[in-house]
Order: sequence, then structure tokens, then C-alpha cells
Amino acid sequence: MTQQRSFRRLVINCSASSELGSSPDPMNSSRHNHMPSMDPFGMQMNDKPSYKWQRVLLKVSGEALAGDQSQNIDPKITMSIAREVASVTRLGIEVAIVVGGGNIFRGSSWAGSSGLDRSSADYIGMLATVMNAIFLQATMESIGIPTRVQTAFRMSEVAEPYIRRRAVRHLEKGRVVIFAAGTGNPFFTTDTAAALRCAEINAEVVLKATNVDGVFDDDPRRNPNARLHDTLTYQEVTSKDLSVMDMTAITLCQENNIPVVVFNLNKPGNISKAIKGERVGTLIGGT
Ligand SMILES: Nc1ncnc2c1ncn2[C@@H]1O[C@H](COP(=O)(O)OP(=O)(O)O)[C@@H](O)[C@H]1O
Ligand SMILES: O=c1ccn([C@@H]2O[C@H](COP(=O)(O)OP(=O)(O)O)[C@@H](O)[C@H]2O)c(=O)[nH]1
Repeated sequence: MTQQRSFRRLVINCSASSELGSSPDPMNSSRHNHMPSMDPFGMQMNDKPSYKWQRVLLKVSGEALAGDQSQNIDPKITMSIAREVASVTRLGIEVAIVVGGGNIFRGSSWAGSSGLDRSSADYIGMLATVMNAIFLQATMESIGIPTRVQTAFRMSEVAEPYIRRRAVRHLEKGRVVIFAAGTGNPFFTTDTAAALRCAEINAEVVLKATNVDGVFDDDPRRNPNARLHDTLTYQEVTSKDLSVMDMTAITLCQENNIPVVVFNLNKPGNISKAIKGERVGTLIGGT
């Protein structure tokens, strides 16, 4: 007969990987198994899309928002983005957006001139991204897309502060989250902010929407014979110094194995194609 032993105090070793009741934290789940999506009315959507990606980070450069450059923001561009994003959020794909500000103010171009130090110039640039974000949010809401703007530094009268868990929750509820003010730090770019937010919210890809068809072996605006790359490795981008994203951004993607798709958002249908994982532009990484 086994001897019954009583214990006054037990120490149970719960290692991080132990099976003892440790359920994976949905907020820190791996990039490919998310909490179930919810529709904007909070109903759980079990029929997850059978698309390549379930949660994407769409980077929209300020330059792309300006359209034909006749004004800072072209409402036709923001509306076309909104309509294409609406078509894929209806499929249950979760879309987060990082918006640039170069159409209004690019810090590096102003630093040094008119007495502006780089940090002050960059803060003005980050504020420019907030203007773009509010414009894009208003356009999306005007066609019924529930949207939240989260800023990297507090501007609580116009947007939520960036809170990762809150952003993930909004996405799970079928809301589009627009991240503004970049990383919130000077000396960075919104491409880096896109890579950072993608990693933080466990999105699976950075979709970089630009004014050109993808990554070429030379600047297509200077060299009409420039050749479009279908795919590139991170090493090729860095070694060939292809000006796709700044080095910080591409390194962050490489270190976190985040694929990048560079595509032309001016071609109708490209945004929804990119979000649905269809072939468009240039795919970097993503082995
Ligand atoms: N100020 C905060 N600091 C940290 N986490 C927060 C904060 N506000 C909300 N959250 C987290 O964000 C997630 C979503 O927030 P919540 O307000 O519940 O959104 P909703 O009600 O729309 O689902 C929750 O997990 C909550 O814990
Ligand atoms: O994390 C960031 C993101 C942006 N910026 C500033 O905001 C400007 C606009 O962002 P960006 O140039 O990346 O916009 P885009 O090129 O996408 O239009 C930059 O030039 C920087 O001056 C910054 O200082 N820190």
C-alpha cells in the first residue's frame, strides 16, 4: 500500500515552458495563430479567411498620399485606399496601417536650415503623419470602416495613445488601426515604425505601398530600362544598397523574419491583391 504523505508546503517548479495550466498568451502568440477575429459588432468570426496572411501591416508613404503632388493630400488617393481596405476587412483579414508624413514635412530636408535642429524637425515630421492619419481615418469612417488612430506620443484629444494590447484587441474586433507619429522618436522613419509595429502586433508582413511598381535594379524614374525584381533577399537589399527602406527598417524586418512586399498603390486593385497575398510588386524575404 503506498504510504500517504502529507506536506506542509509545496514548491512546484513552473518553468516557462511547463505544461501546468500555462495557456499561451494570445497577445504574445506566434505570428500565425491569432485570437479569433470579431466583426465590428463584437461577434466572433470563426470562418477565418484562407488567405496567405491573417493580419497585415500596410505602410502608406506620405508621398503616395499626395498623388500628383498638386496638393499635400489627394482625396482620390485616400478614398481609393479606403475602398480597397474595406474590401479585404470584410473577408476577415486584419489590417493595421502606418502612415508617413513626407508629403507634408520631412525632417531630414529641413534640419540645419532656418535654425531647425534635427530633433525639432523630426517632431514636426511626426506631427505631419498624425495629420495624414486623421485624414485617412475620416475617409475610412465615411464609408463605414470602424477605425482607430493610435499615436506614438500622447495627443489624447485627437487619438488614442499607442497601447499594444489595445491595438491587438481593435484588430480582433475587425477595426482598422492607423499608427501615427512613427516610432515617436526623432532620427527614425515611418518605415522603421512599420517594421516595429508589425513585430509588436504579430502581423505577418509589411506591405509597403509606394508610387513605383516595386524594387528595381536602378531608379525607374531616372533609368527607363531599370528591371523590376520579383523577389529579393534581405541581404541583396542591404548589399546592393537598394533604396527600398532605410537600413534600420530592413534590419528589423530581417531580424524578425518579417517579409516585405513593395508595390504600387496607384494601380487599382493592387492594395487588396497585396493584402490577400496575391503576387504583386517585389517580395523581400519571406522564405
Ligand atoms: N491604458 C491601458 N494600458 C494598458 N492596456 C490597456 C489600456 N487600455 C486598454 N488596455 C488593454 O487593451 C485591450 C483592449 O482594451 P479595451 O478598452 O477593452 O477595448 P475594447 O473594449 O474595445 O475591447 C484590453 O486587453 C485592455 O487590457
Ligand atoms: O519614427 C519616426 C517617424 C517619422 N519621423 C519624422 O517624420 C517624417 C515623416 O516620416 P517619413 O519620412 O518616414 O514619411 P514617408 O517617407 O513615409 O512619407 C520623417 O521625415 C521624420 O522627420 C521621425 O522623426 N521618427
